[in-house]
Amino acid sequence: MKRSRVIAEAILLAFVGVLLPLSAAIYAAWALSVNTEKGRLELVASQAAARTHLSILNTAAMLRELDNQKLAPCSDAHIGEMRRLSINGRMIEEIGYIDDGLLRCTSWGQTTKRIAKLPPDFMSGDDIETWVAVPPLVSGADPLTVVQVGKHNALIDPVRPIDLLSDNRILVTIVAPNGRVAAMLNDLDTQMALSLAKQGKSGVNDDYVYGVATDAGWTAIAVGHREELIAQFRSQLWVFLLFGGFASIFIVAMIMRQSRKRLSPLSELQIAVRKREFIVHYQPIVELATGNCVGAEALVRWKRPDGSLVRPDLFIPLAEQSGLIQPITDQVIDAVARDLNELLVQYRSVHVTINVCAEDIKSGRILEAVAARIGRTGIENRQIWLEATERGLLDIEEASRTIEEARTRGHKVAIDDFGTGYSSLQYLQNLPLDTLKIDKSFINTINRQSATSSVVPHIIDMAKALNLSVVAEGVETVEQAEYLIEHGVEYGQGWHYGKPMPADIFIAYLYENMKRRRADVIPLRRLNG
Ligand SMILES: Nc1nc2c(ncn2[C@@H]2O[C@@H]3COP(=O)(O)O[C@H]4[C@@H](O)[C@H](n5cnc6c(=O)[nH]c(N)nc65)O[C@@H]4COP(=O)(O)O[C@H]3[C@H]2O)c(=O)[nH]1
Repeated sequence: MKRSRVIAEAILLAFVGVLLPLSAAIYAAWALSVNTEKGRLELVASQAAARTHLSILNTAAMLRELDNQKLAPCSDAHIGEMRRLSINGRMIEEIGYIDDGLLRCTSWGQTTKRIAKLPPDFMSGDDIETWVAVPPLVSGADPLTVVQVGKHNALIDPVRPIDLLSDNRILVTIVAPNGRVAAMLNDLDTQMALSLAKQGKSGVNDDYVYGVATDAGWTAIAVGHREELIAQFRSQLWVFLLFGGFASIFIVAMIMRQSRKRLSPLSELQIAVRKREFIVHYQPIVELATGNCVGAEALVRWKRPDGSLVRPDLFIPLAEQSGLIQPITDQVIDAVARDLNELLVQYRSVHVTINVCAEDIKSGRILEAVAARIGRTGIENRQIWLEATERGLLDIEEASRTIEEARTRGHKVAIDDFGTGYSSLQYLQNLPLDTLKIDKSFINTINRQSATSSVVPHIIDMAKALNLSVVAEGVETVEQAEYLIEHGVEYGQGWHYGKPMPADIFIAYLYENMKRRRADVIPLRRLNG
């Protein structure tokens, strides 16, 4: 995955990581404010409904008791008792005695008003007739509630039971069981009150927050202004934002940590292995005396998604440390089988050298890896050479076992970068190798006055003594090539013959090389013939 994509993803996630907790904090502060305010208003509403109902029951009980006293109707004692009760009852405006359609007397004295008795609006109990919103006889006063038990009735101010419940910032409306507004404290629009009562649910709208409660058919609506809700929300918001801010910082820190991990060289390499981003370039190996190409070394390249190539010395050490070298080696073998199958079937004398890591030589895993991938092609085992560095052969017993088995299967085995490690003649003697590759650092010294220039002939002699074929690596000049030929080195590899190249270019190179070879041979035959 591209670095820029990882960074873009991290920025996007961090943005969401900041936005999400902060919006959650704002939402939580708002939800809590609404719930708190709704709860407060619901409490006011439920108390208002309960008190209204209770005021009816209490009044009815008092009238029942008055009825039961059997005082002589409209006697001084009767009127006196009615007056005492209406003075003591905080919400009672007046008590009256009705007989035969006539209001005979009230708590204020004798009267003979004819009352047109209408059916009650509703019954508040078996014997409690109730009327609401009755306009008072004295104009200008608020509508009253009338309660009648037997021959006595009482006029109640419906606001009294609820007026101590709230300050003037809360509007309380009482809707009677018959659906009419019975009382209003701090005026609210009647239509709105009725519609809220009909909804029967607490809530919030563009202008108000409201709590709704019912008791014995009485519905109370307590309404608060939205500004108060907003003021409460503002005061709570800071606390929530503090928590939201901490959560954002935590999330962003986690995202940064995760992204840094993803951007680490190791995880980049892991992703590359998973996405099979490794390709192989091939460097020709030639017979020095003739210039004939006899094979190639498979050299891995990491092809990044942007098309750029990463050199193996930049990632092979990390791959070896982390164990990723094995899946990379497998991808190299896959590439060889894919790229050169046809060519290797056509030219049986041509081989490909594959670099093998120390662990694979030690465990012998490489043999199965090659068998599994080459077995299904037409490539023969003798066309696949295995190349291990001196370091890879340090564990001499296990290395010997793997090399023996490789040779039994038909592979050839070479020691790479010879001379740069700890190898000695005795060490080499104990390994059943086929080929020795002289490291390019020694080839560089040929024909130069350097301290190590005398080492090359010794290495060549040692290889001859052990019956090993020799490949010189890093041949860059004609002089080096001539020197090597003079000293009996058979094979060479280096920029003088060809740099590592993509498969298609190598195939073209080999065809060209083969053509040239045939062209050289035909005149010879003619000469002889
Ligand atoms: N200056 C100069 N350089 C020349 C010349 N001729 C060849 N070279 C370079 O020398 C290296 C030869 O490969 P090596 O010694 O096996 O050294 C290889 C090998 O040890 C390792 N490597 C490459 N592919 C693989 C692989 O598939 N598996 C493992 N385990 N290691 C690999 O990475 C090393 C570096 O590979 P490269 O960068 O491809 O470098 C290659 C090649 O490009 C020349 O004339 N002049």
